[in-house]
Amino acid sequence: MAPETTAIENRLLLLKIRFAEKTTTQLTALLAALASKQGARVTATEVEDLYQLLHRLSGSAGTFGYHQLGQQAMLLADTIKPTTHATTPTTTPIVDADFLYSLQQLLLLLQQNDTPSAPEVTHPQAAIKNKTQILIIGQELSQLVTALTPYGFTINHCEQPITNCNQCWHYADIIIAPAHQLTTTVAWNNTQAQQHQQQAADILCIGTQDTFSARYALASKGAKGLFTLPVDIAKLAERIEQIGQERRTAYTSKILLLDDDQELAEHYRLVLTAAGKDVKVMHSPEHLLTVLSEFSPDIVLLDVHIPPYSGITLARMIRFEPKWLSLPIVYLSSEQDRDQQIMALAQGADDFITKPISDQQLVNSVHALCYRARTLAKLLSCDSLTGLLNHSHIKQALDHEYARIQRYGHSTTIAILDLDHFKQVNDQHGHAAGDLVIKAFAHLLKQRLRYTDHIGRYGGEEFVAVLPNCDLTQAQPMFNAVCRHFSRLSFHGRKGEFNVTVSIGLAQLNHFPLAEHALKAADQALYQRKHQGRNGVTCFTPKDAN
Ligand SMILES: Nc1nc2c(ncn2[C@@H]2O[C@H](COP(=O)(O)OP(=O)(O)OP(=O)(O)O)[C@@H](O)[C@H]2O)c(=O)[nH]1
Repeated sequence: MAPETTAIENRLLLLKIRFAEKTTTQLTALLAALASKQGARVTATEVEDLYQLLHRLSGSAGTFGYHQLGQQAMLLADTIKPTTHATTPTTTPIVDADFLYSLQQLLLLLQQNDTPSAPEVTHPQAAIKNKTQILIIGQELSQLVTALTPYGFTINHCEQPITNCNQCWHYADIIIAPAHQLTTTVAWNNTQAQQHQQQAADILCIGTQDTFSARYALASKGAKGLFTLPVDIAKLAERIEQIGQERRTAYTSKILLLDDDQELAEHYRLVLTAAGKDVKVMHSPEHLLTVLSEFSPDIVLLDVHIPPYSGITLARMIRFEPKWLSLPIVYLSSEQDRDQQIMALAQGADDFITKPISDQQLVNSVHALCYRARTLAKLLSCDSLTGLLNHSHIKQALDHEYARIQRYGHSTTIAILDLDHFKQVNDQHGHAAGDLVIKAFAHLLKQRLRYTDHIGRYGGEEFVAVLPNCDLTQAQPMFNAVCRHFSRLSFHGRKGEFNVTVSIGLAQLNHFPLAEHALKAADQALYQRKHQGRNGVTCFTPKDAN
C-alpha cells in the first residue's frame, strides 16, 4: 500500500477514535442530566439539544463505522422530533426509564466497537498529471507515436501484443489499440488498473472498418472511440485532449464543504482529498462569501443544520450575488424525508447527499456532481471550436490573475499568440482545413502549458495565455518550444500537406500598473515578432514602450 494511503488511513482512524471519545462524553453527560429529571418534563431547549445530538449521530456515526449506533440514534430522534419546535414546556416529553435505557444502549453500541480498525481509503490518490498519458499498443501503430509526439502527450509504446505483458504497465489515461485486439486490451487494462489501484484507462481503437455494426461491437466491449486508417492525426489529438480534460476535471475539482461537525467534515475532507479533490472546509459560515470569492469552488457541500444558522437560508443568501447563481450547492443532510428534501431544494440548492454516506458513495456522488458542474460551466465560458476560454472569460481570468499578483506579488506572464499567414492557409487549403489548424494549435497549447495556466481564444486565429508564477525567463523557452513543435505538425488540405507557424508576444503582468497595459505590451511585442520574420517569440522590454 502506498505510504500516503497508510498515512490517510491512520488519520481517519484517529478521527474515528476522536468521534467515539467525544460522543461518549456527550452521551454520558446527557444521561446524567436526564437521570436527575426522571419522571419530570424536560424543557423545550433540552429537547432541541437532545434532538440535535441524536440527529447528528444518525448522520455521522455510520461514516465512522458505527452503523447500528447511527440507526438507533435516528429512531430515537424520530420519537422526539414532533415536539422539537414546541414553545411551551407542557408539550415536551417526560423522561422515563425506557428513554434512558435507549440512550444507555447507544453508549453500549459505542463501546462494543472499541477495537477500531482503520477505515479503508477507497479511492487512492490518482496520478494528477498535467500531460495526458498515452499507451500505444502494437507495432502496426508505431507511426502514431511520431505523429502524436509534437502535441506534447506523454507516450509509451508497447510493440508486443499486450496479453501477459506486465512490464508494459505505466499509468495511462488513454490506450490506443488496434480494433482487433480490443477484447484482450480491455481485460489487461482492467486487471492492471486493479493491481495498481488506479483508474482504468479509456481505450481508443484504430481499425479498418467504419460501419454501424463495427462501431456498435467496439462500443459494447467498452471502447471510447474509433479512428480508421489512415488516421486523421488532428482529430485523434482532439479526442485524446477531450478525454484527458475529462479525466483531469474529475480529479481536480474544487469543493467547499461547510459542516459544523468537525470530525465528520475532516473525515470527508480526507476521503475526498485522497480521491484527488481540492477540498476547503469551513465549520461556520461567517466568512462564506469571502471564501467563495477566493477559492472559487466547483461545488459547495452545505450541511443543512449549522446552529444557529440554517443551510437552507445560507443557500438562498449565496444566490443574492448574481455571480453565484449558477454555482451548484448540494445539501449534506441526515434528513431522510423526501418531502422535506424537496422543500429544501426549492430554496436554492441543486441536489441532496443524504448522510450517512459511505466513503465510496461520497466520492462517486461528488465526482458526478463536479463533472456536471464543470461541463455546464465550460459550455458557458468556452469557445466552441477549440474548448479554450472565450474572449470575455480569458479577459476575466487576466483580471483575476492581476488581482492575485497585487495580493501575493508573484510573477505572471501574459502571451498573445497569432498564427502566421493564416489568410493564405484558408485561401489555399479551405476554411475547414483552417479550422483544423486552429483546433490542433489549441490542443498543443493545452498539452504544453500547465493545468493552472489560463488559455483563451481571443478572436479568429489569435490566442491569449496567462501563466501565473512564471516570469519571462521561464516563459520564453517554453513558448519557443511551442513554436518549434507547432511548426512540425503536418496538415492535409486541398493542395496537399502543409505546415503553419505561430508568432508570440510576451509581457510580464506584474511590470504594469494595469492588466490592460500588459495586454497592450504583449500585443506590441507580437507586432515586432511579425516584423522580425514571424515563427518565434518576442518579449516586451520597457524601451519598446517609446
Ligand atoms: N478557418 C478559419 N479561419 C479564420 C477563423 N477566424 C479567423 N480566420 C481567418 O484568419 C485570417 C487572419 O488573417 P490576417 O488577419 O490577415 O492575418 P494573417 O494572414 O494570419 O497574417 P499575419 O497575422 O500577418 O501573419 C483571416 O483570413 C480570417 O478569415 C476561423 O475560425 N476559422
